Amino acid sequence: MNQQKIPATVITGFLGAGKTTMIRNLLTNAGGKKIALIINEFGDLGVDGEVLKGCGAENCTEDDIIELTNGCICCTVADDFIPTMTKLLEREQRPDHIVIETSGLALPQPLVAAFNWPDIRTQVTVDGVITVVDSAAVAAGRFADDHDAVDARRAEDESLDHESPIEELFEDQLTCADLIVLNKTDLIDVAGLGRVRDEVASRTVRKPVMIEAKNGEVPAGILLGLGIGTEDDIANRKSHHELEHEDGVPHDHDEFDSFVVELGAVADPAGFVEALKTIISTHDVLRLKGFVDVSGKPMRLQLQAVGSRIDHYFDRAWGLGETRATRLVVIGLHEMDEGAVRAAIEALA
Ligand SMILES: Nc1nc2c(ncn2[C@@H]2O[C@H](COP(=O)(O)OP(=O)(O)OP(=O)(O)O)[C@@H](O)[C@H]2O)c(=O)[nH]1
Repeated sequence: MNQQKIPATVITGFLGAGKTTMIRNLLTNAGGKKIALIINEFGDLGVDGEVLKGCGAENCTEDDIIELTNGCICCTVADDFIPTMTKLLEREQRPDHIVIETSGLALPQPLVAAFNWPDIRTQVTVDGVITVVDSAAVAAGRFADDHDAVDARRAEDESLDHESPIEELFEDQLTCADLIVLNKTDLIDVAGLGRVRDEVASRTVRKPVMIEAKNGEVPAGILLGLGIGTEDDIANRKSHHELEHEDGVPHDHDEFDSFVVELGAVADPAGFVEALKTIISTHDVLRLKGFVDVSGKPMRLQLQAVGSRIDHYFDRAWGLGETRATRLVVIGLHEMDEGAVRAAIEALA
């Protein structure tokens, strides 16, 4: 078989950075390229898949969108990712390009390393790793730990050598990047953006190209066709975990938790959103997203919260025979009080 390798673009970035928004935009301006999309999400509610299937792009139909839902892709490479790729490559009509959206909590390194597996390596190559950054969150210091506090904790307990899990993950995703998209530029001013650039640059030694974007609007010609072959350079992009556990201790996501809250119809969506903002900031919820059944409305309300910033809009009509319900996935650090968050949200319906 003498086929050209299919390029695969890995799109990573922390929870809510704008990966799905950027991919949605990409699908609508990818020209005639037939794209297969592999989507991985943290939490048991396929919101990203729903959003992307809903965009109706002809070059990427519902059949071409594959959801990997058994946990973060970096931990399920052998069981989930490799079999999915193998099946995709056996299709009669192979895609021109594969786009993979990792969960916001995934380390891209194990995924890129999987492209060196014998069955995959001969058929696919990593075109490039693109890391999407929420510039507003960086400007607000969400990825900067309080270093004085960490130093104080370390002085008390020498075995503590970790930065915060969020900060580590942020750096690991930057370390693996071939291209960094500083997204959400509409939410900060020019001086703030300059500081974000400096902060991002200071957290990766490899210094990949950075571009700025609003709503993930980046031409397909920039995102696709980088031609890097990242799998050959994976040794230069080690994650904190790999550097600390060269002996192969498995990486996990114990620091983070997610759960789904299901409730009935909501009568006052504006009041619901305001109340959610309070719950999110009281309990340090990192990400909340899902769909809301608004009483008396034929349309479904999509709700997307990143920190306490909430976007919401009616995305489509409820289908005939579809069970109307409000379902929200909540993601936070392990310390988040699930019982209290659940009770507070359930009390709103
Ligand atoms: N103001 C603003 N909002 C944005 C921008 N890009 C994305 N968003 C919003 O940010 C929220 C999260 O965007 P997503 O594209 O779902 O982020 P994601 O990285 O796919 O999120 P996860 O998959 O949950 O990690 C949504 O409400 C988007 O509409 C931007 O450039 N500016």
